[in-house]
Amino acid sequence: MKITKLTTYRLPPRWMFVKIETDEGIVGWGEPVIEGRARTVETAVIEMGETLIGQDPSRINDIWQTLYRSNFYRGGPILMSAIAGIDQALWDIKGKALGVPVYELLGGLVRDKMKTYSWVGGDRPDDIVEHMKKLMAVGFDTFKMNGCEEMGIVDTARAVDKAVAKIGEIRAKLGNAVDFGLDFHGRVSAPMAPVLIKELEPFRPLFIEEPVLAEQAEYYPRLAERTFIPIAAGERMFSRFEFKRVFAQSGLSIVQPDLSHAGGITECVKIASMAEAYDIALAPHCPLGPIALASCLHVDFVSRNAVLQEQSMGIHYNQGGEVNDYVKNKDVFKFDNGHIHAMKGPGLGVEIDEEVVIERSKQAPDWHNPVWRHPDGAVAEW
Ligand SMILES: O=C(O)[C@H](O)[C@@H](O)[C@@H](O)[C@H](O)CO
Ligand SMILES: [Mg+2]
Repeated sequence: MKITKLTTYRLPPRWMFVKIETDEGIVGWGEPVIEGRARTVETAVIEMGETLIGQDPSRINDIWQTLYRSNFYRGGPILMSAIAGIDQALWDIKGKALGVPVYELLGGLVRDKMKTYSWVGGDRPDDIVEHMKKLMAVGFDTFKMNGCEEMGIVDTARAVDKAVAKIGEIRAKLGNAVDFGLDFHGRVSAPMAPVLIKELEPFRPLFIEEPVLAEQAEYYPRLAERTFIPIAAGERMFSRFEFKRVFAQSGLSIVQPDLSHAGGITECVKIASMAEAYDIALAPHCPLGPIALASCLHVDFVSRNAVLQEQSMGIHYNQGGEVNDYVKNKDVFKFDNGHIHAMKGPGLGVEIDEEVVIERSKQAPDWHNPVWRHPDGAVAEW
């Protein structure tokens, strides 16, 4: 079998798909994107794609290693997201060619269903309890929300109390019927993280995500020493070579690689295994579309340390497009009390509706995250 063509589609709400065609008519789909930099990743996919024409798509490992190592410079969000989407599509092709789900090619299921969580509250945490109640009614009991709005490098007791009050309201109204992760989203600096975390201890969040920016990962062990709340991170780390340092320094309880940013299935299944050696839980990051979610689930289904899966249905980012919009077999992500059962179809198990993809790609968005500023005008972490 030989690769004959790669085609990229930028799609609402802020996603991108890549379609890889072969001379035997088998097609694979991937989801290479950096939210807010779709056109940049698209250029990387097109450049990499030129080197793949005529290659054997079954040689996933060699293609991955060559795309990673053959251009001297490597790693980072753009190149690793481009490799991720191509990698996902190659696994899709291999599974379809052999007539089995990708997880069968990775050693088979360690579980029958995977627990997921839903986002609540939006960019500026609000209406959280009402949003949780609606999702509890359809079987969810685990959620994630932003832990705060803009936070100064050193901020006031008022700013801390405002953030904590939102969280206190959850426990006051819903008790321990729910669990929730708090995403600091990189908004909180190293000086402020312990201050805010200390005030959140009584409300027992399930985890605190990106308590500081990934580039400040050396603070994870120090923060872990000072709190009983598990620390989670990973969406802004892009290869085993970044994760190895964070695992070795300790401090991380939950690792959240993004299947569309950290080199795809080939790389993330290795990251999951490295994490297991350190007794770190796996909770893949996924605020994206159906191919990204399916790719996460295939890694979840073969990783015993997988505990939670992010999925973006109803997330505040999905304006103008939803996970199932581009999927023919819409029951593939059917929730069973917040769990998703192992996909049965070959490859990634998601049947992409190419007609809808082509049609919606005509209104390709140019999504960028908002640029926040502090009251004094200085740019704030969003
Ligand atoms: O945990 C999450 O889902 C992420 O922090 C998410 O909010 C960001 O990755 C966002 O997609 C960036 O544009
Ligand atoms: Mg996050």
